[in-house]
Amino acid sequence: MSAVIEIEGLRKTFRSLRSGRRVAVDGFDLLVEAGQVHGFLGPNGSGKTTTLRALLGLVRADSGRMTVLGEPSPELLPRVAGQVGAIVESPQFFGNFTGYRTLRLLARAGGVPVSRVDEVLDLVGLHDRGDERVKGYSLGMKQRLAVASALLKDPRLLILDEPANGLDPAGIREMRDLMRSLSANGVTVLVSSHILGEIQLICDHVTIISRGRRVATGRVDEVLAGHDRHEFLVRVAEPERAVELLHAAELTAVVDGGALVVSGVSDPTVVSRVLGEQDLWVGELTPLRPDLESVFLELTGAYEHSSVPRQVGDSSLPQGEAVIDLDRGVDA
Ligand SMILES: Nc1ncnc2c1ncn2[C@@H]1O[C@H](COP(=O)(O)OP(=O)(O)OP(=O)(O)O)[C@@H](O)[C@H]1O
Repeated sequence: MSAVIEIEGLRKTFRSLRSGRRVAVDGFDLLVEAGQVHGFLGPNGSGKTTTLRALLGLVRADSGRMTVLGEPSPELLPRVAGQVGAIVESPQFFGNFTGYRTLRLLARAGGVPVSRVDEVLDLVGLHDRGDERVKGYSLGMKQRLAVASALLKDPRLLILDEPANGLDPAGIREMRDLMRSLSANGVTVLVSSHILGEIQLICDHVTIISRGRRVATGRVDEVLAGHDRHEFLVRVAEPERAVELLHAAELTAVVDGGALVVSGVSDPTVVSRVLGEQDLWVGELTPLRPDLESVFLELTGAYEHSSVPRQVGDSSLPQGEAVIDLDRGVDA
C-alpha cells in the first residue's frame, strides 16, 4: 500500500493574549494509506484541525515532516493540489443560491467542466434537490453539498474536518454510505471527528489524538482487539455464590446488577464448568467486547475542552476566545 498522507513529528504552538503559549500539536505522527477511509479521532481541542491546517499549508508548523501524495507539504503541495479535495475551513454558502448554482460557480472558478456538477450532485445524493435554495437544506444536506464541492475536481484524496458534526443518525448513515462509495471508487478519505460512533460506523482505520499526540493507530478492529479485557457477562441463579466459586477457582469476577462480570478469561467454558460442577447452571455467557468509546476514554481521559462543536457556517475557533496568532500572514 502506498502512503497518501505521512506526518512525522508535527509540532505547532500558538500564542494568545489570554492563555499565553499553547502547544496544539506535540510531535504528532499519522500515516494514511491508499484506499483507506481513515478516521482522525480526538476530543475537542486535541489538535485535529490544527494538524489538518498545517498539512494543507493553512498554518505554519514549528517542525515536522509531512507529505501528501508523495510530495513534501506544504512546500510542493501545489504539485498535487488538483488531486486533493479538502473541507477544513467551514465553507459558507449563499442561502439564496440553489445547490446546483453554487456548485456551477465553484466549478467555473476552479476550471472544472460544468458537466461535473451533475456527477457530484449524484455522488452525494443531492441530485433531486439541486434546484432548491441552500437556505432550505437540512444540516446534513449542507454537509453533503460541502463534500460535493470538494469532489468537483475528482480528487484522489479527500480530507474532511468533522463532516458528520451535528447530523442525526440518518444523516450519519448517509455520510457513511457516501464515504464507502467514494472509497470503492478509489478515493482515499481522511475524516476527523470527536464522535466515536461516527468513526466506528464510517471508517476502516483510525488514528486517535489526545493533547496533540498520537495515542493509537491501526485498523478499527485491531485497535479494539488491543483493548479487549476478555470479559464475559454471566447470568446465573445465585450470583453471590457464583462469585465465591469463581474466586476459589482463581478467576476474577464481580457482581454487576443481577449478573456477573468475569475478566481475564480466554476460554469461557472454564466459567460454565466451575459453576456447573456446583449445580449452578449458566443461563447466559456473553463476551463484553470493547467499543471505540471505552478505548477512546481510556486513551484520552476525559474531554479536555468543552468548546461548542463546529458546524458548516460556524467560526473555526471556540467562542469567547481572544486569540492572537503570531504567525501573521499565514494564519488568519
Ligand atoms: N489560531 C489559533 N490560535 C490560538 N490557539 C489555537 C488556534 N487554533 C487552535 N488553537 C488551540 O489549539 C488547540 C487545538 O485546537 P484544534 O482546533 O486543532 O483542536 P480540534 O481537535 O480540532 O478540536 P475540535 O474537535 O473542537 O475542532 C486548542 O487548545 C485550541 O484552542
